This record gives sequence, structure tokens and C-alpha cells, in this order.
Amino acid sequence: MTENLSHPASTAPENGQIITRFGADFLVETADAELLRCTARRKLDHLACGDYVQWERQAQGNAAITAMLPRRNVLERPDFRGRLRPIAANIDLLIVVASWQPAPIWETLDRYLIAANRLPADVLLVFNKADLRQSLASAEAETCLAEYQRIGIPILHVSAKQQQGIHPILEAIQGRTAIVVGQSGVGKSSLAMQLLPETDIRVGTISETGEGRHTTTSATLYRLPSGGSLIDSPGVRDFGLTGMDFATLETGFPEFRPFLGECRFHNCTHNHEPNCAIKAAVAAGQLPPRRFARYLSLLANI
Ligand SMILES: Nc1nc2c(ncn2[C@@H]2O[C@H](COP(=O)(O)OP(=O)(O)OP(=O)(O)O)[C@@H](O)[C@H]2O)c(=O)[nH]1
Ligand SMILES: [Zn+2]
Repeated sequence: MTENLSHPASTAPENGQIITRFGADFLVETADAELLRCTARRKLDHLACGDYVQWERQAQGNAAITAMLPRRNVLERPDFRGRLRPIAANIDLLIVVASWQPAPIWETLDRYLIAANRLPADVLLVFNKADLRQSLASAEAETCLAEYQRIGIPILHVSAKQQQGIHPILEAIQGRTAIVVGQSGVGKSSLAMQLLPETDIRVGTISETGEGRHTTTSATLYRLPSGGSLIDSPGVRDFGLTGMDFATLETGFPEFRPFLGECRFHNCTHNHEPNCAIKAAVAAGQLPPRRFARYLSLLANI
């Protein structure tokens, strides 16, 4: 029997990265930086923006994702049924945005830091609305902020509205893949607009595929002209921390590390136990007390 030559056989698999999702299909950036719409089998439904995949051209002329390559990490969020769904994968940097109006919820910031540690991903704390800092930041808030500085969390003060401090964020991203998170109203969308100002970055590259304006709420990966990538994901912006266990909580407080192992009990929770090295360090002024108080409050909730 002769082969049907009108349909070329499928090609060898190639590597690519998922840029975004359109319903059941995915937009894949090929190794040649070409954007290609690909189908995927149902068993690959858990693929997310940022995933590296293998794809191949099919006999029918379309392209299909055939496999997911190993992930460094994945950010998940419960859907309306409470099932965890992947939002974005292979994240290097969690940009946690806070502001002075709405005022920072410090425990929420701590939760983001714990989540970043669990991913694992680096953290950049961006305090937006710097224009309001002088009039709205209380002395207590400044003290809380100083504690983060003290434990070595990188912090930037910016104003999306006044277009100030945007370049340092891009510099901080360097070659990494970053995602912006933070509570509602802190200015995440405003910042994303500043970080991705060119319409051709935000929507243009996506439009080339004939989708028109990309109006879905799917996470989308954008290449930054300054290097690195930014995943813009309306859905993940206020993501929480689900299923936290004690180990996740404890390692989410990196300032504890030098003292861990020095408590009298190896399974010390740094709460009621006698001869606790963490409590001693807090009492001696070696660990920031407000962070420790919030640690105890988080501990009470697991
Ligand atoms: N004063 C001041 N206001 C800002 C700044 N950046 C954003 N805003 C305002 O803050 C409000 C919220 O901004 P958004 O960018 O929508 O905040 P968001 O974090 O994306 O909010 P959600 O979509 O609810 O998660 C808007 O009214 C912005 O104009 C800033 O630097 N200074
Ligand atoms: Zn202890």
C-alpha cells in the first residue's frame, strides 16, 4: 500500500514553553521564539503557563503538545470546587506587592513569604504607593517594615501612579521568571501596566496568533525587553497558602535558621516549650519580635 502523501508524517518532538492557555488549547513558544497554538490531550490538562513541554507537528497540519518536561515548581490555587489548579510553573521570583492604602496586612505578607519559601522561589517585596508613605505609614507600620529589612528580604519602594521605581523592579528581575502577587487594591494591575507598557508586549504578540485581544483571565508569560519574564495572572494575584504544616511554617521564617537545633526539644514548636532557643533569641533582641508574634499566631492556626 502507498502512503497518503498529502499528509506529511508528524515531525520529531521539539521543546517549547507554554505562554498561555486558550480554553483547551495552549500557546507555545518554540525554541525559535515562534508562537504556536497547540492542542493537548486530556491527560495534559494540568499544564500551566511557564511549563516546558515537548510538541510536534501532527499529520493533520496542526501542532500538539506530547509531553510535559520536569517542573521546578508550580503555583496552585483552589478552583470554585476547592480543587487545587495549577496557575503558573517554573517561577523564580515572587514579587509580593503591598501598599500604604490599603494598609499592609503583615500576616498576609508573612504567608506570601512562607509560600515563596515552599515553592521555592526568591522574594521581592514591593511597597507601592510610595507617594502615600509619609502621610499614611504609622510608626508601627514602619517598625514592621524595618523587621523585613533586618532579616534580609529585598524591598523596593515604588509608585506606579507616579511611575517611580519601576526600573529597579525590572533590574531586580534580571534573567528570572517573576510573578506578581498581593492583596486586592495594592496596585498590582497598575504595576503590571508599568512593567509591560508596550501594547505589543501585553497583547500584540498574542494577537499575532489571530486571537485578537487576549481578554481571558489565564496567566500569561511576557518576555521583558530588559531580560527575564513576567507572568501576569489576574487569577493568582491574591492567592493564599493552603495546607500549611509545621515544617512549612518553621522554614518559612528564615531568620530562625541560625537558632534551629538549639532548642531543648528537637520537636520544639517555639511556643510553650522550656529552653527554646528561638524564644530566647527574641527576648535577647536577636530576632524581630513582631515577626515572632505573627509566627505564634500562624502556629495557632495550623
Ligand atoms: N496613590 C497611589 N495610588 C495608586 C498607585 N498605584 C495604584 N494606585 C491606585 O490604587 C488602586 C488599585 O490599583 P490596582 O492596580 O487596580 O490594584 P490591584 O492590586 O490590581 O487590585 P485588584 O485588581 O483588586 O487585585 C487604583 O485606584 C490605582 O489608581 C500609586 O502608586 N499611588
Ligand atoms: Zn524552640
